[in-house]
Amino acid sequence: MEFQKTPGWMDWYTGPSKPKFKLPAGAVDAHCHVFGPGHEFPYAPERKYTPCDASKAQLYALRDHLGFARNVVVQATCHGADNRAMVDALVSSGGKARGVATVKRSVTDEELQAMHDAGVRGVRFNFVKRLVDFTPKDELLEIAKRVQMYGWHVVIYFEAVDLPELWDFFTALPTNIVVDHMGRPDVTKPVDGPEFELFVKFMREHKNVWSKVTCPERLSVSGPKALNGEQNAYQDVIPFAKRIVDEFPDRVIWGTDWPHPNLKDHMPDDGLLVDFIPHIATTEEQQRKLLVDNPMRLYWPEETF
Ligand SMILES: O=C(O)/C=C(\C=C(/O)C(=O)O)C(=O)O
Repeated sequence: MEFQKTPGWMDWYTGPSKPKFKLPAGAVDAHCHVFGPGHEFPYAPERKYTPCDASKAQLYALRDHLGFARNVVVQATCHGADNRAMVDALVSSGGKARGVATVKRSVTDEELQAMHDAGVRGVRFNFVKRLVDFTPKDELLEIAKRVQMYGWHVVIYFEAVDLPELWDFFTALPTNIVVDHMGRPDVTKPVDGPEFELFVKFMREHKNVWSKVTCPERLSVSGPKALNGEQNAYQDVIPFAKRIVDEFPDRVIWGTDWPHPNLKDHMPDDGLLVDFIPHIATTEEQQRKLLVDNPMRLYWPEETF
């Protein structure tokens, strides 16, 4: 079955540079996806976009090129609740990949157990309206209570403006919570302004809340260009991500977000994204926690002590 990419789709960057920043041994790319390939793993009928294919082999080649040791493969919305492509990537990784699935309340205990056996360790609740249709909160809470039995956590993806309305639901979740991309702050607003202060309050008051300090390429208005040494790539995102790393060094993780769905104005060189890390995690200890200790505790707890 042939799938036509969404008009204007930007394919992932084919010639990533070697990062200048040397990742610590055992580093985990804790947020990435696989897309299809569509002829083997068809895209979901309910999807809001149709991507290019982006295979497990290409993901793992990028892992090795950048210097990561492991991946956390997050179910992409273009596959809906059909987790086969993501699970196939986990099973093919030789134990080097864990996953985050999307499930409906109709998922059976046998299906959850099979996903757990394959390496799934979380479910994703997506509230970004351009990506998914609404799911009733009672269904999501029921799913969270069921997956708690497997020790899984809940990954949440939302827009910062929606946090006030979602606050009560999020703070009632019984599991660990991992926030995608810091809850997508508007980086044109002050880092100590009311919008981001609410997100910091969310993490400060709820010790079960973690954040991915990821996707400067999605959040930045200043863009990818470092202007004659006076400005770093994605300069305007640095204060937000650095604040979260500085205040919550034990509850942050990082990922490439390869193959970068739905970007409109540029496609980042993944090697340069890795070089962004030392600007937000400025000490070796912060870098080790962000890239190794924290993702290992969350996704490979049996290997940590
Ligand atoms: O890849 C991301 O984390 C961000 C996006 C897409 C998805 O997460 C997805 O489709 O599952 C987005 O902002 O479009």
